[in-house]
Amino acid sequence: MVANKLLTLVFVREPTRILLGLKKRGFGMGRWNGFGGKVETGETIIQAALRELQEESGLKAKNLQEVGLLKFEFVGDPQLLEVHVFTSSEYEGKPTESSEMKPQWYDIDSIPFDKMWPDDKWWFPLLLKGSKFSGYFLFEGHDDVLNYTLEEVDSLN
Ligand SMILES: Nc1ncnc2c1[nH]c(=O)n2[C@H]1C[C@H](O)[C@@H](COP(=O)(O)OP(=O)(O)OP(=O)(O)O)O1
Ligand SMILES: [Mg+2]
Ligand SMILES: [Mg+2]
Repeated sequence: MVANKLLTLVFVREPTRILLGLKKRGFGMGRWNGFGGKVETGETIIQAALRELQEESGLKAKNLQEVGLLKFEFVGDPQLLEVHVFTSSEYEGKPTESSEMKPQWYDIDSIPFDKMWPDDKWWFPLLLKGSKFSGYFLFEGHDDVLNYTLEEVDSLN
């Protein structure tokens, strides 16, 4: 059995806009996404979410809330990615480009789904309306979702 790989994903949002970053390297390169990455040994998931946001965007989240749990499987790969999704409506700092991400605010009516991971278009509406959600997506390669499940949940625990 292979342990799940734990990852974080943070979206800083204001009432009418949300901060996305263009991934400049590695996994998901060329796609707009929230800010996040691998949970390191000895770190809690929340510590990792705060650290990755600061490293990648220069921002310090002030009211991080866990809103989603997404599991990704890739055909031919036994390891499942377990992505813990957070939002923060309060933050300190100014969005700053890093070696990994180029930040840009998007109006919530103009989210560039065609330049994001293909699963995002299904769960983003839940995030934007403030729901909690849990989902599973089976990918073939990085572009095709073969099947998925997604539900709104009362609690993630
Ligand atoms: N399918 C899908 N949709 C939306 N978001 C994601 C996925 N798959 C993903 O992995 N992600 C998210 C989860 C993480 O936020 C990133 C991937 O982590 P990554 O940025 O590669 O990890 P880091 O630790 O920051 O990278 P390095 O510093 O090691 O380069 O995408
Ligand atoms: Mg990252
Ligand atoms: Mg990172």
